[in-house]
Amino acid sequence: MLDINKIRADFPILSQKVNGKPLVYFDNGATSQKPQVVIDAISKYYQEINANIHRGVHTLSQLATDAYEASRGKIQNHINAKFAYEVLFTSGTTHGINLVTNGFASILRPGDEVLVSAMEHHSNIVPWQMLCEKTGATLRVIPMNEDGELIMSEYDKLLSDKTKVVTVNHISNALGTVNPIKYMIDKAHEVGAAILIDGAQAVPHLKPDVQELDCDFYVFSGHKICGPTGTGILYGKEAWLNKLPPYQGGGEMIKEVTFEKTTYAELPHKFEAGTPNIAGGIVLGTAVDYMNEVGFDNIQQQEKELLEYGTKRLLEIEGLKIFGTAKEKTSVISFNIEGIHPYDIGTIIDKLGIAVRTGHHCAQPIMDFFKIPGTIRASFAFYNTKEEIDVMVEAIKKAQLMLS
Ligand SMILES: Cc1ncc(COP(=O)(O)O)c(CN[C@@H]2CONC2=O)c1O
Repeated sequence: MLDINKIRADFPILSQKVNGKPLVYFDNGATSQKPQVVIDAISKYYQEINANIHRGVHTLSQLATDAYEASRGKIQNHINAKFAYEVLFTSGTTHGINLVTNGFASILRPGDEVLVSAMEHHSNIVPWQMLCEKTGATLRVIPMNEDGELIMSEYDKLLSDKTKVVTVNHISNALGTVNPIKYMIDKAHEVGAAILIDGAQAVPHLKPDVQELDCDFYVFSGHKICGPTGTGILYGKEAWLNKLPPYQGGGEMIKEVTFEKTTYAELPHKFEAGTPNIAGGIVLGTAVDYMNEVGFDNIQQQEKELLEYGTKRLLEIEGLKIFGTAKEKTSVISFNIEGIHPYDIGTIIDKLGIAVRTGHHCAQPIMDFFKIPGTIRASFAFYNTKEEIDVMVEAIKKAQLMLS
């Protein structure tokens, strides 16, 4: 069990007031808050060992390089990657996905098919559309049902020898649905397709084991797991990373440059051109350490209780409908109130210190499916409490009275 008061004391921002009221932060799906140890680690890097990495012979450069590569090793262990060089630092999930689609531009041909799910975030739709436009490949969609669950029988039918890539989120940012990715990975491999898992909304809640999953790519952002913005990870199986061409040209990613020809560096450097976000990469390791110290069992227990309590309390509200009622869900509740635009609720409860997300959540196809303009999304993290949910429910009831 979590000592919730001790945990909350780790996060300075949680004692902030917003509009004169205690902050109730329920927008963790957008970005998580940062514990003091992560905040301090950023300053410590710049105060003590800041230097450019991988090339310097001087002590500071060596210390910074060692810290950066030690962080890569921490993340390798965290996701159980076979090799550290299969763990690439990126600026986030979007960057990671674009790196992969850029690589497939030299592989896909007209007639090839890319399967994408109906519940993806735009950053796992648009790069694949751009790739299909570039290569003449065809994008096909794995449908979902009214509960916001992908229909596996339809997925099976869509798979064929034309399928070259499947791309799907581990967990939906708008619905909270946990997808059956192990099944989807195995079925993709049966037809010889590669599969990318968008783990942006999964890593705050669970530790993915990429070898057990056997996925070809797994991407996530550091800012959702208590890490700095502008950081992320692309895991790729060595065989695939060796097959894909570099994403960006420049320093660090080369072996030898002549005007006649340039040869590229080995993994991971081939995909890490230029000076990286050194502090961010190092501190992402600090964030991963913090999450592991809290313990994912404790995180899952706390968030399960918040999801159950939040669902029960919200359904007490007249005219409230929840979107995303999958059997397997994380602590995300998307909902609307009959006759009221989500934006109006969001702006009113913000005046009472409550931060939720309203709108399409960069998942417009989901909103189109449900024929709604958007939702109010409350996304809970392990540092939230049932008392905060009570504050939100009372605030929504007040807003409903004002707006009706
Ligand atoms: C499932 C999913 N994939 C990809 C992304 C893109 O991540 P980056 O922006 O870090 O590249 C997000 C961001 N989540 C959005 C961000 O704000 N609210 C959300 O739900 C996401 O939830």
